[in-house]
Amino acid sequence: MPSLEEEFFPSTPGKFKIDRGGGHHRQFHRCFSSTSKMFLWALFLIALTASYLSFQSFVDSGSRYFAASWGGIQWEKQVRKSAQIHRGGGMSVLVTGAAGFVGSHVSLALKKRGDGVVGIDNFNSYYDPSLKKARKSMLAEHGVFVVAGDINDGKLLAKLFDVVAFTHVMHLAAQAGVRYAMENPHSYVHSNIAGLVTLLEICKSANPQPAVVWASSSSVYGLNEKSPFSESDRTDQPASLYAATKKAGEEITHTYNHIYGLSITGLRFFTVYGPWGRPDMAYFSFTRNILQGKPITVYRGKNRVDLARDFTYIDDVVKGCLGSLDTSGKSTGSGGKKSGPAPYRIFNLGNTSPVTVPALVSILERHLKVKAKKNVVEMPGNGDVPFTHANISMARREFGYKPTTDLQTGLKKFVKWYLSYYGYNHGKAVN
Ligand SMILES: O=C(O)[C@H]1O[C@H](OP(=O)(O)OP(=O)(O)OC[C@H]2O[C@@H](n3ccc(=O)[nH]c3=O)[C@H](O)[C@@H]2O)[C@H](O)[C@@H](O)[C@@H]1O
Repeated sequence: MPSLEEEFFPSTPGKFKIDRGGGHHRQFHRCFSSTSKMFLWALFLIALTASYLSFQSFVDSGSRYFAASWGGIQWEKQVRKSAQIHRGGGMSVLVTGAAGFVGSHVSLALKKRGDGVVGIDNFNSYYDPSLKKARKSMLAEHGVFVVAGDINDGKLLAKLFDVVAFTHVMHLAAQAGVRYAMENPHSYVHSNIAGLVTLLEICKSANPQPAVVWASSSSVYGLNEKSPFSESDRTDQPASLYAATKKAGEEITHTYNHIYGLSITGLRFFTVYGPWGRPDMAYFSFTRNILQGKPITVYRGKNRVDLARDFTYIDDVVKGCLGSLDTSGKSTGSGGKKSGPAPYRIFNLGNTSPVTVPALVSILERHLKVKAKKNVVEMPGNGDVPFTHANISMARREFGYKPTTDLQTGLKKFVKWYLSYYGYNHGKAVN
């Protein structure tokens, strides 16, 4: 069957062959009839294009209609209920990325201590959305409502602030992952830059303005060689686009603090791990592969030096997030105008004891009682840094941050969760 293109623009030259055998009259007649044929074809093409375009706009408006899963009396009721505060002096927090790893844990902890929490998450497919949906259900059981929507949707954010006067925003929605930035750079700009600006625009216009606490990353230290990393160290040499977008976030939030008086706290997370974690991270994918008998790739640095990370357990990070919210101080602006200086803070939230990647693998092998099939390869130039190590004295001073879970203990809890959630045979080929 000829394709549509072939129908309209036949590639067989014979089909449009001009009859050279006849006289002028015949040639003129043929020419005239082919011109009128062309005219008809052109008309047909125009009609086809027009109907295609109107169909497209129908599909667009249709998808807009279907995507608008928010709004309405029932929806507003759910949002209000979820935002209700159940303790004296409590806060009402909008948590972005609430169906994510850190977001779901922070939402739950806030709710459990009596704060009001409303979540928002776009449930994208960077990793298995069913895990995000499971986190959402877990939160729903505890009375936290997670709105399905993107932080780039200013209308939705404005609506949420219309319905609830949030005192705080815990901004954890982001395109995470260091190495994926080489595959899909624009997703980092979309979420970590454009989405951040949309959110800050809404926050600065809100009345009252909320205090904003948000997730930066240890990756902003990039090629910094001074160890441990202190907040005052250089962060102008990012090694990945991911790190660059997080660093940009620190600068962008600074301008909103400076111009509009938004209270800002940026948290530099150090490789957070634990139950309900992110399947794209090494500890998670190693666990899956080890259990499935598949090989794992262990990167090694230059001169055969092992890579190391200051792996930080989720419960410690949650305490750091709550401590930051509790001490954030108030935004000073109203009606989009600053009326005095507001706090601008940045803290490391790490564990202060780096562990090498091979040591991480050994701990997993012990907990899983399975030997890993390791492929050790030199670290490709993919944005990774050789090591991370946090100095946490600032967070300790400001809100008593003190991590208490070492990697051995934290991974034990992770493995226990993993096996209860997926079972031993998850993804294994059945013979
Ligand atoms: O805290 C941070 O700043 C960052 O921590 C993690 O990034 P990363 O430390 O690279 O965490 P993993 O992807 O779990 O990698 C951990 C270590 O395992 C290594 N790795 C990773 C994957 C793999 O297949 N093999 C391997 O050896 C990496 O090179 C790295 O040294 C998160 O993915 C980032 O979103 C976060 O911002």
